[in-house]
Amino acid sequence: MVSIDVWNASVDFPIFDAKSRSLKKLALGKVGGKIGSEGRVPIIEALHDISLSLKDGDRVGLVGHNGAGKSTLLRLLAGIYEPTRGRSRIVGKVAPVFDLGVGMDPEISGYENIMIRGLFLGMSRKQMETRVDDIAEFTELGDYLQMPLRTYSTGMRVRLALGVVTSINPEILLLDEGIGAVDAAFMAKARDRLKDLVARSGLLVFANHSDEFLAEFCDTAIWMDEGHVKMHGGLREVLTAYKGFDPFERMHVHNETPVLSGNGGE
Ligand SMILES: Nc1ncnc2c1ncn2[C@@H]1O[C@H](COP(=O)(O)OP(=O)(O)OP(=O)(O)O)[C@@H](O)[C@H]1O
Repeated sequence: MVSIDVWNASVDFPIFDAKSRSLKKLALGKVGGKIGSEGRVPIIEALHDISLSLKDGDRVGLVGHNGAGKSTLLRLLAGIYEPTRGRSRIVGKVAPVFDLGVGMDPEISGYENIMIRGLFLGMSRKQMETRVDDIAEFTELGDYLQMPLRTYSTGMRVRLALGVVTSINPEILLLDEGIGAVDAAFMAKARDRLKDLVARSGLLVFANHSDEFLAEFCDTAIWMDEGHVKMHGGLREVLTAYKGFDPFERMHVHNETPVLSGNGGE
């Protein structure tokens, strides 16, 4: 059974090369975690006193303004960051999908990158060997798969990365924004694969600014604000409190998939 528990966890970043004059200006801004400067080294409190208990089957959207702590929380949940104070316990294999390009090598071929990226996401070589043909077909990259990755356009790289990401079997799937940033035509094709991926994941936490994406993949949400969990509850309830209106009222349902009728996201 997979689970993530976090008890009163904080994550601080000491900034050794900060300039004190510019820090004063920054402290007046609305964006980002709190900057403390009582000691000699300024400290950014990216997460403050977080307590969470997530379990198998949870589908959690992560919302909040820029710098609110979403990415830092995902890294804490992945075990990439240890809490500075407090405790965390992660049970299960984590697939952190924070940056589609991470783990890709520009000098090796598309095929080789499929293998490397799969291993990076916790798959075995054998598992990847059985998936490589399916991934290749999905990407529609044809002979390019034998060429070094540096010859690919940005969109071609995204196709390759999405092909691999959507082929894995994650126990705990942590997705950061980037995944929504592919061109619309390819996204339409990737959508079903993404849905299957989420369906076979044990636990999902998905940071995204698009209501449409959140409604499609999540049923609960966490609203981060200045490094705190401001609200944790049902998706609709949290989005309504965060946005100041109910975004679900503007959605209509297509094939059981809620779709935003206006512009998606913020
Ligand atoms: N490696 C780091 N070193 C220092 N400060 C950091 C680091 N990573 C994040 N922070 C700080 O932690 C706070 C939270 O940042 P985080 O990236 O988690 O926010 P976010 O909610 O993901 O923002 P966005 O929506 O803009 O991606 C910010 O104040 C940021 O400046």
